Formats: sequence, structure tokens, C-alpha cells
Amino acid sequence: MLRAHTVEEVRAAEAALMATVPEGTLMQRAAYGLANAVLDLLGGGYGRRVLLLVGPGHNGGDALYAGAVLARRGALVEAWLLSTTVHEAGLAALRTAGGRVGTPRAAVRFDVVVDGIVGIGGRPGLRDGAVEALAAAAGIPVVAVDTPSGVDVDSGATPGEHVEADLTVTFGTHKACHLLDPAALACGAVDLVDIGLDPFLPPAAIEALQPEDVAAMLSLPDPDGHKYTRGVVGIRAGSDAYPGAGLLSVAGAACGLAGMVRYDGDESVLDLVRAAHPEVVGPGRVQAWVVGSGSAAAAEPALRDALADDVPVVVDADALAFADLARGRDAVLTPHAGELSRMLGVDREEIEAEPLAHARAAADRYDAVVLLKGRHTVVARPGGRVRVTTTGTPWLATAGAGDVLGGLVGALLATGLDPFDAASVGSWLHGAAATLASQDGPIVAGDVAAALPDLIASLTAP
Ligand SMILES: NC(=O)C1=CN([C@@H]2O[C@H](COP(=O)(O)OP(=O)(O)OC[C@H]3O[C@@H](n4cnc5c(N)ncnc54)[C@H](OP(=O)(O)O)[C@@H]3O)[C@@H](O)[C@H]2O)[C@@H](O)CC1
Ligand SMILES: [K+]
Repeated sequence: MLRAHTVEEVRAAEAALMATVPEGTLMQRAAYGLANAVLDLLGGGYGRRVLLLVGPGHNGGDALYAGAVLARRGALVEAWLLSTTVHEAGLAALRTAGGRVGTPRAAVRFDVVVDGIVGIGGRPGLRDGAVEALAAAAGIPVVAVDTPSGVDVDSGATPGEHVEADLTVTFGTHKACHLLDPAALACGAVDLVDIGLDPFLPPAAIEALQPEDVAAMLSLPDPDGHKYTRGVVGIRAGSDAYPGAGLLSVAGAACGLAGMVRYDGDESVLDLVRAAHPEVVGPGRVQAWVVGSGSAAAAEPALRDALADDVPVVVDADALAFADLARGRDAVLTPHAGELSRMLGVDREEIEAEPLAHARAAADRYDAVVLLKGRHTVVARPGGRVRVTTTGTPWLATAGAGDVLGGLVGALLATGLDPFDAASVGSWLHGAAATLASQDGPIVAGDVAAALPDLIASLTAP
């Protein structure tokens, strides 16, 4: 499991660890990890030209010590000091190693820029000197130290100017800004350097599932099981006007994880569903319902009926307008930013600017699990625990992909996963299946569903 901690938690853990090691140890560990990442990026040190942007705190200190390591490896290292005070010992180390201090100037030629302006001690936004220095170094690959300077570390928001990194090298644990958009977009690739913080960190409120976590949560068929013990998922989606929504929800549900899929909707849609998925049966008892996509006016009665069965429910698309009915129930609400905007009465732009805060607010408001769709989907449960999905591909922004996701989450609920696990595992699988399906080019939603069995096989292979 990948975990993200708050600045406060990192500081407390750092203090506890520092009490057990000689002074300066952590900064040296961070600096060596950072220098190695830069060497990997540049394919070596000798003759490479490295620019350090150095702010007033320890983040700048990391950059200076890493610059010293790089200078000893033959790199030509220049530091631009963006504050009247900088980490003096780090600066002395850089000078001793042969690095120099320069001044911001246009048309500079460097192979990489190391952003040591601010890290976890920074406030959002950039100050004048930093903006000018970044403009002078525009077009050069950027490695951010710990966090891209200017982002809001704990919320993942980017309310002001900030660095756009190609690689972010962070220390000890991830922070929210590494996982949550829009800040995660500014991180580029993220490398975690182990500095020994783990034993001192508390459980994290924010997680990102990894393949082994997902594999451990998938329930494989018991040798003596039958289709009913494996779970039955029911689909109440699609209509005469929107049959595709029903078909694609069924396609997601029919990934093979549940023992049976039922379709409960318009006869005309059922005929299409049966033609595409002959194994699907009509209405009856289920262990989980998926309600709402393409249902139009039928969404409200469909949701009431589903809730009356007292089984977990995926509340999707048209049914989200009636999400109050699902308050406090075993439910997964699956809005995109536009739908959540209507549910919370908040502008869509505000939701996109802070998906973490709004997914959490919605989970508390509806007392249910909320899956807020996006490039990095956020799954929040009441009380603040969150899982962020980092699988996926831009190709996944395609019509009907949400229907497949709803069906898939329903199937996982039917196998007995709780709503938080079903939503986060479903979202992870959905993104990974899209990546698998898009290896040869563009995809449509049905391709994502079709890739699920191969993906599940690769995850669960002994
Ligand atoms: N924790 C760990 O485990 C380890 C941490 N390590 C490293 O330490 C880093 C944290 O260092 P830190 O605490 O010195 O804070 P840091 O981010 O350098 O900046 C704070 C200073 O910046 C200023 N400032 C604020 N906002 C600003 C802005 N927008 N633009 C410009 N300036 C701004 C503010 O001053 P003021 O606002 O008063 O002017 C303040 O003085 C961490 O990210 C990691 O790299 C590793 O070495 C080892 C393990
Ligand atoms: K930084």
C-alpha cells in the first residue's frame, strides 16, 4: 500500500527519528537519494550542467548537499540563491565540492533544474525571485525536491503559481500533493527515498492501492462454491432511450468476479443484454445492485426498490439526484465533478480545484462511500479515509467508461467487499484494464470491460 501523510505527521515522525540518529543524518540521506535520482535522469554526472534553485529552508539545504554530491561526480553545478538566508552548511559543502553560486539570467543552458525553493514548509504560490528564476530556466527538465514548490502539500490544490516538475523526489513517505490532482499533475513521476521514517509514522488517512493489495482483496472461487455463494449482482440501468448504458453496466459486472449477473429493466434492453451476454438472467434476489445510468425518470423508483432489498447499492448517474435516499446505507456514490457539483451545490471548478476536500465532504454529507471520478479518482469514506486511484490512461476518458465502472464495483460488492474496498478496488481495476486495453491504441468502453478477465488473471496467477 502506498501511503500519504500530512506535514504535521511527517514533522512528528522526523522529530522522533532525529532523536535516534546523529544530527544531519536525515538531510544526508535525503540528499544522496536526490543526487542518485538526478544521476539516473541524466544518465551520469560527468560534464552534466546542473542548476539548483535554492530557497530559505531545509528544502534548499537538500538541494545544496545533493549539488555537492553531483559536483563530486563531475557535474558543473551552479546554485541560484533565491533568499537572503540559505542553508549555510549546505552552501559550504557545495562550494567545497567545486560548485558555484550564479545569478538568474536568461538563455541559460543547463541539463536539469533542481527545485529546492520550498518543500513541506512552504505556503502555496511562488515569490517574485522564484518566478523570475523559473522563467529564465524555462524548457529545462525539472526535478522537484520533496514537492513541486508552490503547491499546497496537504490538500493537493494549486491555488497559485507553482513549479511543473518532470520528476519529484520525496522523502520518507508520500504527501497528499503527490497523489491528488491538480498538484499530482505538477509532480511528474514521483520517486520515494527511504530515510528511515517508517517506524515513526502513524496509519495514513490517504492510501493508493498497489497490485498486491488488489490481488489480496479479490475473492477467488472456493472449490466447493457455486454461483450463488460467489455473489449475484443486479443491474438497474439503461432504458429504451439509452440501451447502451445497460449493456455497458452489464459488461462491467460480467467480469467474472461475481457468480451471476441479473438485469432488471426494460424488456427491449434485456433482449439486447441477452444477445451480448447470454449468461445474464432476469430479475431476482441479488447481493448488490447497480442503479442509475441511462435510467432517466426510472432512476428514483429503481433506487428505492434497490434500497428496499437491504443490500449494498452502487448509486450512479441519474440516480445521484436521489442520493439522499442512500444516506447512511451501504452504498457507493459514483459522481464525476459535474454531478458532485449539483449534489453539493458547489461550482464544478471548485471541485476540480480540490477533489480531496470535496470527496471527503460528500462522504460525510451522505454518510456513504463516494467515488469521485477523475484522472486520479478519489474514493472517500465518512470520517476522512481516502484511497486515490493512480492507474489509468487518458484514453479512459471515453463515453460509457463510467457504466463499466459502476457494473464492476457492483460485482465486487456482490462478492462481499465492503463499499470502500469495492469502490477502490473497482476503480483500480478499471484504470489498469484501460491501460492494458489501450496498448495498441485508442479504446472504447467495451474494450475496458473485455480486458478485465486477463487483468484479473495476471493479478491472481500463483
Ligand atoms: N521532514 C523530513 O522528514 C525531512 C525534511 N527534509 C527537507 O526539509 C524540508 C522542509 O524544510 P523546512 O521546514 O525548512 O521548510 P522549507 O520547505 O524548506 O521552506 C520553509 C521556508 O520557506 C519560506 N517560505 C514559505 N513559503 C514560501 C514560498 N511559497 N516561497 C518561498 N519561500 C517560502 C518560509 O519562510 P518565510 O515564509 O518566513 O519567509 C520558511 O522559512 C522538506 O521539504 C525536505 O526537503 C529532509 O532534509 C530530511 C527529512
Ligand atoms: K521543492
